[in-house]
Amino acid sequence: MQPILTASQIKALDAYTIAHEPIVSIDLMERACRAFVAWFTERFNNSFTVGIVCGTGNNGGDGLGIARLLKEWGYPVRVWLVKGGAPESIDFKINLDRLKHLGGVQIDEITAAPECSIFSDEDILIDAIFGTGLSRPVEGVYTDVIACMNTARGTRVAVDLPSGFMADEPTTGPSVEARYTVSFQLPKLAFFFPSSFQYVGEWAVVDISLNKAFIRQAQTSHFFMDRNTARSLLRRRSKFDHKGNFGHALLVAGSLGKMGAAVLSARATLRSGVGLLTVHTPQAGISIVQTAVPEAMLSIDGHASVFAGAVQPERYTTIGIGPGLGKAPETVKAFHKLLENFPHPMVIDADALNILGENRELLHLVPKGSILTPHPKEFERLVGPWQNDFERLEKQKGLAAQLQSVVVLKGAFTSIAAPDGKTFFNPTGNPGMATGGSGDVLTGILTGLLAQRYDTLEGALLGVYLHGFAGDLGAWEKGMDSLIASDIVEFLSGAFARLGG
Ligand SMILES: NC(=O)C1=CN([C@@H]2O[C@H](COP(=O)(O)OP(=O)(O)OC[C@H]3O[C@@H](n4cnc5c(N)ncnc54)[C@H](OP(=O)(O)O)[C@@H]3O)[C@@H](O)[C@H]2O)[C@@H](O)CC1
Ligand SMILES: Nc1ncnc2c1ncn2[C@@H]1O[C@H](COP(=O)(O)OP(=O)(O)O)[C@@H](O)[C@H]1O
Ligand SMILES: [K+]
Repeated sequence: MQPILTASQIKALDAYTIAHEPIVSIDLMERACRAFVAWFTERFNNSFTVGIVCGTGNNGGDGLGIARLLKEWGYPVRVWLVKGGAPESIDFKINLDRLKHLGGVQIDEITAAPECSIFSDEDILIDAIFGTGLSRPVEGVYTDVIACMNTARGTRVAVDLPSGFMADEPTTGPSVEARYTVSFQLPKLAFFFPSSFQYVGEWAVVDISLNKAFIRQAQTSHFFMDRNTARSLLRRRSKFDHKGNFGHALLVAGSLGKMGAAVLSARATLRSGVGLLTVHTPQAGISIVQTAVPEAMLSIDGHASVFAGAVQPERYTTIGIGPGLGKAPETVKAFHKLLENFPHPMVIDADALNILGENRELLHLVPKGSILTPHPKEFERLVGPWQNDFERLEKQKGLAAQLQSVVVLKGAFTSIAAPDGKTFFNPTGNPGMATGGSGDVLTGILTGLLAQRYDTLEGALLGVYLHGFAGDLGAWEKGMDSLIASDIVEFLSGAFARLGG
């Protein structure tokens, strides 16, 4: 699990590394430059012309070091120094001297709005104007240069952060819009937000050996989930285990015309190791569920087409509710009754969330330790609109605290907020999963894990990871475009097997 630190914590981390390794700061900068160049040379060969646009702080110092190293690798390199009032750092000056000493690289200064055609010969534009030192929106000549970079034909690659982009607060001013961002040591919080993609593009983190002990003990509530953590959460079965050890889950899902949602969830619950599964279905779903999921038992509703009746909650370890449920008045009443009668953690998704959004007086009935799995629209119905993704994150933490439950906000980098405010971003999954029914599969997985009495947070972290991993395995085999939700179920076995093996 990787902690996500703020820009000021990273500054302190740099300083701590310099003092305790010990290493002089120009050598640490050289390590950063080499890590960037290792990433760069793997992707772009030296037939590409490379323009490097540098500021005058340490980010600019990185840019100058990168220019020298790429020149040594035989790339045609050109450098622009943007001088708009930011102070010149010592390491910037050292790297400028080293570049001049190497020779053969044209270095031009920009002190006023340039003609944007200056960048037109460059296949690649490396952005090294500002990094984590940015403290306010850019102005003046910086704005002019950034505008030119954003309209240039070359592929933009940002060093550490796109210039103008804020790592820990909403970006309100102009920013470089990078195709790639190569960031040092740790991902920055804003990388995980949908609104940042326009600036950050695809991002990679390169290791520059900053002090690991400092990173481990840093105070943060944000973490990037990883495979080792998921692996450590997965429980192994033991020789004498029997189905009674793995819980009995109830799925309340599906309505006339949406029984497929129940089938997808049910299959995913079974593929996630549950001992027994019962599906509560309206009469319209009886033969569908019995045929499509023979391993599941049925609890049959008196209503022909929707969830309207009572279930016997005492029989079940957990309940997953929502996929394909609809919001009929009978369903609202039946859900209300279920919430009053079921004391254990539940998985609440889709229309069950929409019902909560429209009947907020029911929210206090959500059993503590439950998992809610909204996509952004469902989340907005629960908590109202937000101004920016930082506010969205705060609202997510707020809902988790209010309900003493885990809130899983779905999307790329699905975030998982715990009641204590800790929030985890998930690395697995791909845009091929943006297809109807993917979320129903997640509900099934989480229901299967809670039935096995996984701790709520651990189950949520593991389930979201496995869901995305299965989607990734499916996409590798079938391609993102043709991936469907059933494929995610199919590849769940591979995800479990690889993680457990
Ligand atoms: N040893 C290390 O520390 C390592 C650091 N590394 C690299 O250093 C980068 C951080 O460098 P940095 O701290 O020098 O800041 P940087 O982003 O270059 O900005 C320069 C100065 O601009 C100023 N400024 C801020 N906002 C402004 C604005 N809107 N308009 C105008 N000026 C503005 C602000 O000064 P201020 O005006 O606030 O006094 C700031 O100091 C980091 O991202 C990584 O690339 C790596 O090499 C690894 C080792
Ligand atoms: N671009 C993406 N990258 C990674 N995962 C994605 C992406 N788009 C969708 N997903 C995942 O697919 C699932 C979609 O869920 P949801 O929107 O509820 O779908 P549905 O309601 O059709 O079942 C979520 O788990 C989400 O994280
Ligand atoms: K930059």
